[in-house]
Amino acid sequence: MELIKKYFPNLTIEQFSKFEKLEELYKDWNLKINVVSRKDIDELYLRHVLHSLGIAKVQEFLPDSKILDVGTGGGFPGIPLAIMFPDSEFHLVDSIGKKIKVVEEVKGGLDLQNVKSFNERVEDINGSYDFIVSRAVAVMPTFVRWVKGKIAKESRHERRNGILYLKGGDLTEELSDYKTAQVFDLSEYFEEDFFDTKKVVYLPMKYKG
Ligand SMILES: C[S@@+](CC[C@H](N)C(=O)[O-])C[C@H]1O[C@@H](n2cnc3c(N)ncnc32)[C@H](O)[C@@H]1O
Repeated sequence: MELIKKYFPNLTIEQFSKFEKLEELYKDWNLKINVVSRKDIDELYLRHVLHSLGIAKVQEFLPDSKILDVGTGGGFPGIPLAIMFPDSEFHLVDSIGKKIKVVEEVKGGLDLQNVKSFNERVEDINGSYDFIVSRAVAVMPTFVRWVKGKIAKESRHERRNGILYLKGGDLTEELSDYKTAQVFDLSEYFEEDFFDTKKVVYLPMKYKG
């Protein structure tokens, strides 16, 4: 929790209390359904919460924007981002029902009214989103094929919309076909060693205007 305060000192009391409660909820749920590995649950704030919030350092979501988290698993990066941006609407999708059950429980426990969850494959989701966020789900070509029809045709975010993907390691080959991709090193925002190789890939998508 200190980590969240360190990098996001200006949150409201309500946001801090939601981030605080989140640990308790995930620890409880992890005893019933293993959504986060044992090692990771001890480092929940570093490996899951702060990592998810790396996207918030790269892109601020404006009020009324719509964000889709693809393959959210237990709710990452969608849940931390929904706490961070309470005026944006987050749709969290995963094809595994028990993961969505955990997301629903955490959503209820934190009273996150800006979150909706869907137990579906992303290919079956119809919707139009300002940004698609994700972590650890598919290689870029597959991912782009799944989501490219779901990006809003008009941008609310100063000509920015598209994919924001948390990735790690050397992305040169994976991104070689995506000339417009921008890679942001999370080590520029967070000093912990965990972030040394972590990145946010922003892939802009076409929009009008
Ligand atoms: C490695 S987990 C990552 C979970 C979460 N994003 C995280 O970083 O903690 C990948 C998740 O993607 C989901 N997934 C894979 N393909 C999917 C698809 N086509 N539609 C929806 N969910 C999918 C899986 O069910 C799994 O929960």
